[in-house]
Amino acid sequence: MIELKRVTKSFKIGQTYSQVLSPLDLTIEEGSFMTIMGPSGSGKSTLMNIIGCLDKPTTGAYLLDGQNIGAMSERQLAKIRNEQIGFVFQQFHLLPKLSAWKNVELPLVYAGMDKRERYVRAHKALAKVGLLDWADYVPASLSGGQKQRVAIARALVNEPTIILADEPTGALDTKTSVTIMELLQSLNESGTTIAIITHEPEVAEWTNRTVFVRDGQIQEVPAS
Ligand SMILES: Nc1ncnc2c1ncn2[C@@H]1O[C@H](COP(=O)(O)OP(=O)(O)OP(=O)(O)O)[C@@H](O)[C@H]1O
Repeated sequence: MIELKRVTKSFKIGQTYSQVLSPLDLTIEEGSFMTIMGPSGSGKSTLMNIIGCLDKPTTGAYLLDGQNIGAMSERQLAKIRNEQIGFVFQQFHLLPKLSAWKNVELPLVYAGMDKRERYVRAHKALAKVGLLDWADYVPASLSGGQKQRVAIARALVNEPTIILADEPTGALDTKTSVTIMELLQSLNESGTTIAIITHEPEVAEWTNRTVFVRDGQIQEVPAS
């Protein structure tokens, strides 16, 4: 479970501090399928970076499964990111010279797993996203939707408990977006907690909960 308590985030710009997140509280239950929306510059990515242990709150507490993230070293945070969290981005962030399966195995390389096991796991993750036949192709040979599937396989390969997706359908057409949302939904149904940042109300409709970030605060959107 994710628990943010009175979390703030400020950035130093020149001699002054700019507060992006006001004291905010947010709890995300295990197994959630949720959306984070809000105007550009409202602090969504800043919030996602904190949830994803890429950055720490300036003040307040972040508890991830009861662990106090704010008190952890960079090394401990890197381990949590590698083992517990899968990241998906709008522009896929695949390495262009590596085949699909070589992209997918990367988190396992960082985790120090042996080669044979990495091969098996990467192919298993590609099978989960329906891309086993494309394992040996480089990203340039794949469509946008296929690239995002590879990125999702990479996010899954370490069997994380949480997937954080920043505009996962932002670079895709409507039909392809639907297939990506179906995939994320099925991953959620098999137990993964999923939080998605999006500007698209159609994406939010897939999920069970939507929160708005506005002026650094969280506003819950009542379920319709
Ligand atoms: N590292 C940083 N240093 C200084 N200011 C920052 C930093 N990161 C974010 N900000 C500022 O924090 C504010 C919120 O940015 P953030 O990227 O979280 O917004 P967002 O809601 O994700 O926007 P968008 O939808 O455009 O991606 C912006 O004014 C941004 O300039």
